[in-house]
Amino acid sequence: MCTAATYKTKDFYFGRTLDYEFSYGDEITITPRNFPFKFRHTNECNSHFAMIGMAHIADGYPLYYDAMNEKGLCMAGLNFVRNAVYFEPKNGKENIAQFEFIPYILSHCDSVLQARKKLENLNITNTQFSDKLPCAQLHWIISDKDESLTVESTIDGLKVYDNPVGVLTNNPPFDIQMFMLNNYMSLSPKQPENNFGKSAELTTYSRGMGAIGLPGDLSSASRFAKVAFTKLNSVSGDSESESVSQFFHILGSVDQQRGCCEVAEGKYEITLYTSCCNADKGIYYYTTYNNHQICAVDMHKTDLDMAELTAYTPITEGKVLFQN
Ligand SMILES: C[C@H](CCC(=O)NCCS(=O)(=O)O)[C@H]1CC[C@H]2[C@@H]3CC[C@@H]4C[C@H](O)CC[C@]4(C)[C@H]3C[C@H](O)[C@]12C
Repeated sequence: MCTAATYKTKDFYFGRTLDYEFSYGDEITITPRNFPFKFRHTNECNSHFAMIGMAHIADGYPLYYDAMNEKGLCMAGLNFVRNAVYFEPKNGKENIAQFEFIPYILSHCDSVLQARKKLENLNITNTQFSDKLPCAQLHWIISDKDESLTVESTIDGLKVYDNPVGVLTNNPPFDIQMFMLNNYMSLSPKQPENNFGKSAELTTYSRGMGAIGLPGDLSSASRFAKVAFTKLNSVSGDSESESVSQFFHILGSVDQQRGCCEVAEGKYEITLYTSCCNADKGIYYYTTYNNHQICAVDMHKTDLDMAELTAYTPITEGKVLFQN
């Protein structure tokens, strides 16, 4: 499972958890403006917006899981198993292979508005990156400081939804996730009133009772409701450290601990990493399962006019800061 969320204070923040039982080997990867993108079915692009994000680099190509560009446009791919359908290239369409979708949108678009235009004529194709890497079944969230979209390629074609809550998890399809939020409309960060029935004398015996009924399990639908509630009610200072700290708490609300989600005999899905992009400053923050220290890579500290990728191996070991 995975969860993505947005958050706005003075700056705009975007990130995701990546939950899985193994890592593909990923690196924080900066693609500078002159890295040649040779798209499989459409014109190559040798000069474009620079981007930074988590990617598996294969044959020198950045296979991004989540990234932002220098204009503050952000995007993440999350599993959408059994619902994602990609097509053969179609005449008259802009044909983009599934693994090219993030690089293509972030290369060309400076906002969700521009991405929306590109999506009007786009066809996500089932072209594999290689024999070894078959298509992942994904759906995507595309966000900037003003709005978010969800993009789903299904048997019915490409669907583009406004995403007013700025969160995404996995199945079911996005419109159903949004509908199910109706079930939680009476939840509140405030203590509840007794609306139960006339003769029942009920009291609030604990703090935090306004959100009783908010699910806490790890299913995708439950994480959607949990993270949406957490994000929509989030309060923090607007400094960089307070905002980043709060952002990791929002995604921390749907963190997966080893042991709680068994996917095969003795195999557990865990939150391999959590990311937080400051989309205004071009800083990619992250933590990993065993490293709770927030680490960061700043895209503007590299030369963005180069043609070669820069990649940083995630720091996966945490240190305890002894005070005595
Ligand atoms: C496994 C991850 C989703 C985690 C998740 O959601 N787990 C819950 C399972 S479930 O929802 O409960 O069933 C996804 C998210 C992004 C993916 C990469 C995208 C680029 C590239 C695309 C190529 O085509 C194939 C290789 C490739 C490197 C992909 C590998 C893998 O697929 C990645 C990491």
